[in-house]
Amino acid sequence: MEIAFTKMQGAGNDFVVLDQTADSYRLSPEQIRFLADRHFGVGADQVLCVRPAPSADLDFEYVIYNADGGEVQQCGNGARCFARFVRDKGLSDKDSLRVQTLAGPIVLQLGADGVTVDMGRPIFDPLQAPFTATGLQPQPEGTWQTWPLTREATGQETLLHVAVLSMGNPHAVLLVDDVDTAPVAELGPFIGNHHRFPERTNAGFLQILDPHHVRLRVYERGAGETLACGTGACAAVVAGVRMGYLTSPVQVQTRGGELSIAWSGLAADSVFMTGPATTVFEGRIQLPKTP
Ligand SMILES: N[C@H](CCC[C@H](N)C(=O)O)C(=O)O
Repeated sequence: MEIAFTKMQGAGNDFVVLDQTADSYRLSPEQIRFLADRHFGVGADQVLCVRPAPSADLDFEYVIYNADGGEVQQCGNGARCFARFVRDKGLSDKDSLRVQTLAGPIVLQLGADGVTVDMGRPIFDPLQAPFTATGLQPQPEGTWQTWPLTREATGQETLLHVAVLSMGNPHAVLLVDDVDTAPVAELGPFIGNHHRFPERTNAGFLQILDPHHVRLRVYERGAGETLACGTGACAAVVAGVRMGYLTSPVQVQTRGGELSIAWSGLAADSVFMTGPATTVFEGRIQLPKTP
């Protein structure tokens, strides 16, 4: 089967975007992995599908697959590209779009300085991350807390203290002195695949510069380290605000660009993310038959 696709990126987090509003085709995990493959396919961190709204109070359905082929709840950088794609393809002329994700509805606002996404409320109950805290005591970190993950390496036992929260998808946030020297390649998979995260997790490495500016690297679940992670930026800022170290709005410097995150500090309030969304190229590709 040959399909049309659009290659997009938001702060360097890159996507294959598929218009499935008029097509009922669905892709297997193998076909998703093929599309995301940077040698044999198009290459992307995630594959995003634009589908018709499932109900009258929504504009579209927004379906997200990681490069490993797994469907996931949320993708913030992808949401901005979704809004740009829908406008550029003439699928809607609305400036504000309400789209359904696995994590629930989110609102996308097209503006002059990029796209702003209402990412919904942060979720602090570890069980809902999900994170199994059984037998663990949270440790105080500023005005909030972190959870100690034990790591045994070269016969030595060390503790990694991570903040745990959900933006619809799971996040662990580790405070570091310098993101450039943080051992992301080593600790990212350790945290991301830790047994206390039964659905795995995204692992953020957060360097605080001042109350309104941070640097962040994220080792993403199902994709590895990406140049930016939208939900990761939201989770890192929310953790920093709860710890009392950050004050909204916060500029998040990632390896792929800058994201602006705003959150009142109230658990009932949404997190808002603003950033770029760019179309790189369009194409058509022959998909391998699903085995
Ligand atoms: N890897 C994430 C999904 C994509 C998140 C990221 N690309 C973003 O912009 O939020 C997960 O498995 O939960």
